[in-house]
Amino acid sequence: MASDAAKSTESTHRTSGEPIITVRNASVRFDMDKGTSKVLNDVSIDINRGETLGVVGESGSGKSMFADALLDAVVDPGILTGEITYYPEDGEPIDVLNLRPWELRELRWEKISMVFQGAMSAFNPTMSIGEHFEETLNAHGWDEDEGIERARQLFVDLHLDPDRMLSSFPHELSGGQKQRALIALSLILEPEVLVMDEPTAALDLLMQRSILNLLYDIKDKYDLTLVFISHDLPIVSGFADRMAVLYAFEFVEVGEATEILGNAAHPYTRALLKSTPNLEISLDEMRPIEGESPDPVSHPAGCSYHPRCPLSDRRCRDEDPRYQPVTDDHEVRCHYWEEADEAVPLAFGGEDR
Ligand SMILES: Nc1ncnc2c1ncn2[C@@H]1O[C@H](COP(=O)(O)OP(=O)(O)OP(=O)(O)O)[C@@H](O)[C@H]1O
Repeated sequence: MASDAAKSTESTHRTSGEPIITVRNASVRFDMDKGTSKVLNDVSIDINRGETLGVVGESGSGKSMFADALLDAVVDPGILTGEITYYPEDGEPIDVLNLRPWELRELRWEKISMVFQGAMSAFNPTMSIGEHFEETLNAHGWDEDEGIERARQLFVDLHLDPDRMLSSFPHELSGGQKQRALIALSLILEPEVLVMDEPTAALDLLMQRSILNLLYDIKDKYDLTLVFISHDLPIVSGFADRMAVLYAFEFVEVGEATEILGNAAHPYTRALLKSTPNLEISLDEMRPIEGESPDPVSHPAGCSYHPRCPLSDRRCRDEDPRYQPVTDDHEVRCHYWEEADEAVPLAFGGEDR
């Protein structure tokens, strides 16, 4: 649609960094009997080499679709359109959505690796952890001995005992150990980008934090760019460089993590900060976001957040807001973002902290 294309070209969230992946006008739709379900709506963003990008939003906002899109891994019958370009450290840019099947398979493990949502149960219960590593190395034609040495080092870096891990079966490991084993497996073919879709959601808060801290520690050693997908804004913003907030399948706010945590400009982002349980906010201060997120088959006209927004008026109902700069590296799609701090005050973080 011409109007969609015009809208998304308003901003690609460029920053001063060097992009490793660029996403332009990425959309995912499912053609269903009740109509077309648009579950990623014309999303554009640059992901910079070496950064940690956090992508956050409520359940069903399109986070997994965004992660899948980066690897052209949207499941059938989903239709992914747009342009996704990967810029290897050495070599020509790669047009991700136009690769042959074998090129895509190589890209997925050796360039951009992904820990999928719910992947902890993806370990084959009849195979030891070591056999999972061997299988992956062999499938990609990598030297097994060298690969297992690399796995051992990864285990050490992730605070795990290599001998025990390699010989264990999945059921012998705790959730946190399994999760770290999965991260090690996803790094075994030396990818440049690691995409993690809710990798710690099944773990308790303290375990989530300790795994995030470990990832933070190994990121530089392995020259990684991290894309971290989560519903938990406070936990991600504590460790990401930049955050992109998804609402109703579109980015509504993108900016440096400190800005998003301390100076959130979108009423939705602010509501999300108040609604997520975390260690700094008491249960009394938590407020669920009222109302429902939009049905992907019938997006509301105007701003997609207007039915739930305390600031909305006729303009919000009629006119889809454009991106507006809050600072050089912080953009928001809201007509009334300058009033958001009063309309949705934060009891923690931000200006009140
Ligand atoms: N196979 C499918 N067919 C049709 N719609 C789908 C399909 N898979 C997902 N969707 C829809 O796409 C939308 C976005 O889903 P997605 O999994 O990206 O959300 P999410 O933000 O990752 O949510 P969660 O945090 O619950 O995983 C949802 O409305 C979902 O119902």
